[in-house]
Amino acid sequence: MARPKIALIGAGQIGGTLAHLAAMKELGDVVLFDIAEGTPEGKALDIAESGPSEGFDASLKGTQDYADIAGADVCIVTAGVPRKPGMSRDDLLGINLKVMKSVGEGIRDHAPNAFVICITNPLDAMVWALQQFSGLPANKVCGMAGVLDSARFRHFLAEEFNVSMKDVTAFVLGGHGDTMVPSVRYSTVAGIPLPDLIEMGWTTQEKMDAIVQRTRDGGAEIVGLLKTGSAFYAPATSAIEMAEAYLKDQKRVLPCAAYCDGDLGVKDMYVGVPTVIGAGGIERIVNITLNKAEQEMFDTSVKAVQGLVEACKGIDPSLA
Ligand SMILES: NC(=O)C1=CN([C@@H]2O[C@H](COP(=O)(O)OP(=O)(O)OC[C@H]3O[C@@H](n4cnc5c(N)ncnc54)[C@H](O)[C@@H]3O)[C@@H](O)[C@H]2O)C=CC1
Ligand SMILES: O=C([O-])CC(=O)C(=O)O
Repeated sequence: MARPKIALIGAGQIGGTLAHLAAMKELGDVVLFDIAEGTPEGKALDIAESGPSEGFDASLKGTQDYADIAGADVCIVTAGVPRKPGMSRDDLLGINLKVMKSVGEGIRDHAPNAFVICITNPLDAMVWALQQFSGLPANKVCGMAGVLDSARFRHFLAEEFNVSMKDVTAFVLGGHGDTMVPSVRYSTVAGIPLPDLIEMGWTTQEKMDAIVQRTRDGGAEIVGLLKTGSAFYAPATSAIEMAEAYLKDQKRVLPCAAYCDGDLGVKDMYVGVPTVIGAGGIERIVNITLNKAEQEMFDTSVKAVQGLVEACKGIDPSLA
């Protein structure tokens, strides 16, 4: 059987890391697309030349031609611009919206059967626009953010409790912005909810509040340290987890930006919710119930995403 085909639209920091991970995990053959001449070709060749030492079988190709993504099983989109210190993700909206138009049309024309994972920021509005521009079914277009934000939350919790991060589960819901909602109640250490661990004296409410805030600021913390761009190792790893769930029909329960049609009370928009990812794409949204305080935070986050979607419609009337 032929190997799956993975198209990476954008061959920058995340795109290159995605290509390396996909090859090392032998998820399939990789096509790296970018408008910057030489960048995708150079990264594809460099990674291919790591194959003999690493021992993976995967072909890698760099291109500026959308025809080369034809028949892709998965497309992961990182094309666009990252933020620099002092900027918010929302400041990228105007420039990255134009990129989503050309990428959406490229996928529509050459890889209409792909499972599409958008990473470009501001994430929830960009995945919405990408779905509109591509016209692909909503269950085949989703956004990566919740897996990354939850991984950050899990990392901070594992450090605080001095336990293996393998035993820490966490969910971050809502939009991938300052208003995201790390859910303390639905996060656990080996099944024990975090509020119980506070009661047991493993940590304090103050420390938990600080971890929640650090999770919300997780992207900005890295932007502040790197100064030239944003995080790329953990974002790429998170998207690969989602791609693998689709390619191997794993039915993973992962938080991601999915199209909600009444789910968690959200109508006709993309926002971060728990989903099941398998061979059918986004096969299901897990309609968890939120308590009053969680619902208020979630509503605030949804409203922020709604504002960005309205801004997209204002910039590009074809979206209205
Ligand atoms: N959703 C999330 O959790 C995260 C999102 N991001 C976002 O991911 C995006 C990519 O980040 P990086 O890879 O670090 O940026 P980067 O600048 O290293 O790479 C972006 C690439 O996109 C290419 N590009 C620009 N316009 C294009 C077009 N029209 N068609 C094809 N390629 C085009 C550029 O030439 C560049 O190589 C940014 O918008 C960033 O904010 C970053 C981290 C996490
Ligand atoms: O913060 C940024 O600009 C990049 C991003 O979305 C993240 O790392 O969470």
